[in-house]
Amino acid sequence: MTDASPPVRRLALLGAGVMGETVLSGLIRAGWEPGSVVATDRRPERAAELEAAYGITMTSNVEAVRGAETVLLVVKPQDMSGLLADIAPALAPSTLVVSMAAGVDTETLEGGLPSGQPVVRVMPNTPAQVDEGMAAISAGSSATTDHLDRVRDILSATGRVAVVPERYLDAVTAISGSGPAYLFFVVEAMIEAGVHLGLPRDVSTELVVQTMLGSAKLLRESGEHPAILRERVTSPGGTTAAALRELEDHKVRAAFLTAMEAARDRSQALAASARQQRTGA
Ligand SMILES: NC(=O)C1=CN([C@@H]2O[C@H](COP(=O)(O)OP(=O)(O)OC[C@H]3O[C@@H](n4cnc5c(N)ncnc54)[C@H](OP(=O)(O)O)[C@@H]3O)[C@@H](O)[C@H]2O)C=CC1
Ligand SMILES: O=C(O)[C@@H]1CCC=N1
Repeated sequence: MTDASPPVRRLALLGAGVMGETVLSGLIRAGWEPGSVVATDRRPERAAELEAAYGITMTSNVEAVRGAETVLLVVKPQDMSGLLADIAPALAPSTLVVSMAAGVDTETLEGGLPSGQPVVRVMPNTPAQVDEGMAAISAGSSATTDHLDRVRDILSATGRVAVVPERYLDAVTAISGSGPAYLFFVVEAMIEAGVHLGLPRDVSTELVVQTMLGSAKLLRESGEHPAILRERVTSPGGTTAAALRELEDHKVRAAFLTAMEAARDRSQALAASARQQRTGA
């Protein structure tokens, strides 16, 4: 007798854009069989590109979630309610639904899914592309510690994972979710400054990128407070003190605070509009 039931797909990844491909490529690097992952995207040319790059099957959202142990939602917050409506009827009750969307809270996700569906919300970041990601995860009302462990296993292939209360996730989004963009912005500004000071662009780029990498490594490996490490660079009456004074005069520290408040507020606004989309209010 042949077994006509479909093979168990361990993971269905819906929305294979920047963050979706980041997770997908990490799983393949970590040794996941391409046959254990299916993915979807709206654009056929994008689907063909990912099929060729990773040897996975690209399919429709409804097909992808059938038989999946875990469904990973990696679409923009604005696309979430439509996606939930599409997949809800095809989900098995035991399937774990994991969302990476900024702002969309577990209550809203659960509201768009069958009652009792386990849900975990994640805020990842793009350094997962080089296995140095930072992700924070929070359980929805029906998710167990086993579900959290499963998500931790998936994400720890590409970096660190912290379990946090969901009320922290808007702040997490502002700090580590969006964080790589602020650091790239600083790097960009320093490279331009080097060019302004007369350095060839390639030399300036190498100096800045290695300084960023070395400083991050020093912070991690020394375990010292950043203020201590900064003081060690700052000779009395020297060059660093002259530069830091300009940064303080230009209120760069205060600008970081207001920038991250703005990111937190935006995450909360996305949450409100996702709630509104769901309830139609
Ligand atoms: N980029 C980042 O650094 C981070 C992103 N996130 C979160 O990840 C999510 C995705 O972001 P990101 O990858 O940057 O965005 P992208 O736009 O790059 O990726 C989203 C992908 O999903 C596709 N898509 C949209 N709707 C559907 C659907 N119904 N079915 C299948 N595919 C669909 C989009 O197609 P199309 O191009 O046609 O719209 C697009 O390819 C967001 O919710 C974001 O908040 C979280 C942390 C960090
Ligand atoms: O900018 C955004 O909305 C997403 C969430 C965190 C990083 N990128």
